[in-house]
Amino acid sequence: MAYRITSQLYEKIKHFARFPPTGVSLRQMVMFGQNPSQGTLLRATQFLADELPIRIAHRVKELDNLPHNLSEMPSIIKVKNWYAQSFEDLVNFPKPELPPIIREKLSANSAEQTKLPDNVPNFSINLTNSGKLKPSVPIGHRYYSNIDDLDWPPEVRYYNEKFTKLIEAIKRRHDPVVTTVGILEYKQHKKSAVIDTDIQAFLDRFYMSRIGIRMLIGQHVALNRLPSRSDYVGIICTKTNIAQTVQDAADNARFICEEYYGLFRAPEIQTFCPPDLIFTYVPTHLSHMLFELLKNSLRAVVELFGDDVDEYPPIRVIVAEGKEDITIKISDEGGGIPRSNIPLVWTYMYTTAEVQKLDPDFIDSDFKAPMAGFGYGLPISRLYARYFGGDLKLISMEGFGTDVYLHLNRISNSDEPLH
Ligand SMILES: Nc1ncnc2c1ncn2[C@@H]1O[C@H](COP(=O)(O)OP(=O)(O)OP(=O)(O)O)[C@@H](O)[C@H]1O
Repeated sequence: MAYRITSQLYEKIKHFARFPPTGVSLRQMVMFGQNPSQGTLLRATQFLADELPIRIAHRVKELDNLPHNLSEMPSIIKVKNWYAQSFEDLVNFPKPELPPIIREKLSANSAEQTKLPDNVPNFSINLTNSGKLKPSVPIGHRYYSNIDDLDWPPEVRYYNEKFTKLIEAIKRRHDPVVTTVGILEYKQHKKSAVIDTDIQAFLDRFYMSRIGIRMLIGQHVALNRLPSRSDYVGIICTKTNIAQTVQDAADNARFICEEYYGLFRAPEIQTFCPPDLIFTYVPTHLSHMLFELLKNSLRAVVELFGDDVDEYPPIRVIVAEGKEDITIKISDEGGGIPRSNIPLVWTYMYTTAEVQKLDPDFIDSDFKAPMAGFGYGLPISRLYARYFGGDLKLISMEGFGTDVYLHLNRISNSDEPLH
C-alpha cells in the first residue's frame, strides 16, 4: 500500500522543522571519531537520533512548498514520502532509558570533570525492551573525565547496532533521490531554457542537505562497523594522498572516454603534484569531484579535435599546497565556454551533451553518470567542495580552453553549510 503522511505525523514534522540543523565540521568529525568506545558511539547515536529528524523535517516541508505547483508532481510526492517515512522511523526508534547520572554525563561537556557520587558503587542502565544493563566495573570513588571511562555493557553495543541498521536502511531508501528529482528538472528544462532561480536555490539546498545527511550516516555506519585503522576515522582519511587520488580519477575518466568515443588513446592527463602530499578528507568526495572535472576536460578536448588525431593537447593538473587551502587546477585546451553560458554551467540540467533520458519507471538504482549528459557534474561537485569549506571556480578562455580551480580547505573548521 502506498505510504501516506498522516496529519499527526505532519504536525510532528512541522514541529521538528522549527529547529535549525546543527552543522558539524570535518575537524569535529575527526576528533570525535578517533578510536570510539561504545560510550562515544552511544553519544553519536544520540546526536544523530536528534539531528537527522530535524534535517529531514526541513526537506519534507520544503518539498511541500515548491513553486509552480511542483509539489503536486508524483515524483516529488514520492521523494517527500521517503523523507517522511525516514522521519517517522527515526522518531519512533526507542530511546534508551538511562539513569540520570549517565544522562548527565552524555549531555555534559566531555572535557568537564564530573565526580560520581560516592554512594554509587554500581548502577544499572535500563534500555527500553532490552532489560538491565550493568557496567562490568564497579565505579565508586573515581573521577571520570568522560563517559568513555565506563566499561559499557553489551546491551549498549546492541542499541548502537540497531540504530546503525536503521540509518543504513534509510540511506538505501534515499539512493534513488537524485534520479527521481532529476525528472523534475528534466521537465522544467524541456518547458523553458530560462533558469528559475527559486528552483536552482531549492536544488542547491536540497542536494547540499543530502550530502550532509549521507555524510553523517556514512560516518556513523563506518565508525560502528569498520575495524579501526591508523589512517582512517570512519570514512574520513587522515592521509588522503592527492597525487594517487588524481591518478585514479584520471585513469577512470580516460577509460570511460576511450570507451565512449572509441579511442585508442584518450588525451594525456599530466599531473604536477608532490607525490607525498597528504591531507584529511573524504576520499570518495575527492574522487567524485576529480572524476567529473576530468571527464569534462576530456570531452571538451576530444570534441574539439575529433576522434582521429594522433595526439591531443594534454590536460594539466597542478596541485598547490597553501597554509589554508590545497588547490587543484585542471587546465584543458578544449576550446572553452562562451562567456554568456558560464552562469548556465552551474545550473542543474544544463548540458551541451545529448540529454540522457531519465526514465520515470527506472529510478531504483543510484545515480550514475556516463561520459556526460545530465548536467549535474559541475553543480554537484561544487556542493561537495563547499560542504567542507572549499569551493569550485571555473574560468574559460573561449577559443582556447578552460581552467577549473578546486579549492579544498585543509582540516576544515567550518561547519557544514546547511542554510
Ligand atoms: N572543461 C570544459 N570545457 C568546455 N565545456 C565545459 C567544460 N566543463 C563543463 N563544460 C560545459 O558545461 C556543461 C555542464 O557540465 P556538467 O559537468 O555540469 O554536466 P555534463 O558534463 O554535461 O553532464 P554530467 O552530469 O553527466 O557530468 C557541459 O555540458 C559543457 O557544455
